[in-house]
Amino acid sequence: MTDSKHPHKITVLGAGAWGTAVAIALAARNDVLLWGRNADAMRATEAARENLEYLRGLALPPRLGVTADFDAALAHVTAAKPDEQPLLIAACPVAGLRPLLEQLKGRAIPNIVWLCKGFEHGTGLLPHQVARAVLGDAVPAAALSGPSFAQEVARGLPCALTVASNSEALRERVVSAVHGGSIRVYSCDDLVGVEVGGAVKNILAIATGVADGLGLGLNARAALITRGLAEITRLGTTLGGKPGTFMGLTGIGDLLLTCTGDLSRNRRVGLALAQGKPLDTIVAELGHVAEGVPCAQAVRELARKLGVDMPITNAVAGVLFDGDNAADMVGKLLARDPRDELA
Ligand SMILES: NC(=O)c1ccc[n+]([C@@H]2O[C@H](COP(=O)([O-])OP(=O)(O)OC[C@H]3O[C@@H](n4cnc5c(N)ncnc54)[C@H](O)[C@@H]3O)[C@@H](O)[C@H]2O)c1
Ligand SMILES: O=P(O)(O)OC[C@H](O)CO
Repeated sequence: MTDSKHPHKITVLGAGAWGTAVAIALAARNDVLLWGRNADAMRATEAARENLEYLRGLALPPRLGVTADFDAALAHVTAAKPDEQPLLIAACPVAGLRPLLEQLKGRAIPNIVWLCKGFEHGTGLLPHQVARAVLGDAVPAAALSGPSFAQEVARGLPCALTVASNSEALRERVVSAVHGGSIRVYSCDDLVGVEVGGAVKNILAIATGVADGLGLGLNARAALITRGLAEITRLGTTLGGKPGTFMGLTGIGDLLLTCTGDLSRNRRVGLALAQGKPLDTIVAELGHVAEGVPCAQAVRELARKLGVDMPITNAVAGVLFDGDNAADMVGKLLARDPRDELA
């Protein structure tokens, strides 16, 4: 059993908005080291005690360590005693997960928990499948997901997350490290369901951003969210996820947040597409990852291969990659043949 009364030794690998926010939140009760790959940026973060590039205006707590030294970051957890309950967290985008895990291969890591949401571009793999491909089954592994904007978590506002893992011991350890204060953590063993919900909601947030940006109204937004949930559920259950997972925090919970919250980078991509901005410009101006963009491509290909009907995803991918007009997107969705709602 893990012991939530004692601090955990935690390393967070990746110092973007989410890695920094999670490190800030966990440092309230744990011994946390935040690693970023850009040495200049980490020096600036240390000097300002604030992540000026990705999470401006939110001070790092005095106890949070910051480094660009990968070996030191790993030693923080690999040299920990068992009662220090070490936890290694990967806070990079999906595209960075494989390269990051390759760096960990062969090292005596205690476990690995990733925070990224998406399917890997090119392979169509979910993060747990990428982790298994690189590290094998010997390292206890988990996904931590759910409705959570970095800015709110870093400010200590309330939030509920879900940890998914096949390892009960790791689920308990993540709960004991993260649950408490303003963060509530649920657990489950449905890695597929949790990861599919977290991935596909980003594509649907782009869709609702387009609809809202075009002024199509609240009815259209509710329809997109609801039919988007149907797409998540169809793909997720085909891949082996449990239907109930899509009704939980990492399904409808994160879908609602990301489709309606203006802090969402994916929703902002949709709003900008509605203004007619080119994708390259939107991505460059955002300055953060918008996972829904590469994910739309990966999910469109996967759904086609599996024979899963995902019209909203296809429409978003058409606007992003095929030059389809954003203004026509919802009209084309409405013009499709009627169908049974539960089919
Ligand atoms: N920001 C949020 O509110 C939030 C909340 C929950 C989940 N997430 C997810 O967390 C992941 C990261 O998002 P973010 O908000 O931190 O993005 P971000 O754009 O703010 O930062 C990305 C960070 O990842 C780093 N990075 C990229 N490739 C890397 C690699 N190979 N190794 C190490 N670091 C690498 C970048 O240098 C940068 O520091 C995404 O999958 C996102 O969907 C984000
Ligand atoms: O800003 P987004 O669109 O990447 O969403 C952030 C989180 O995934 C919301 O849970």
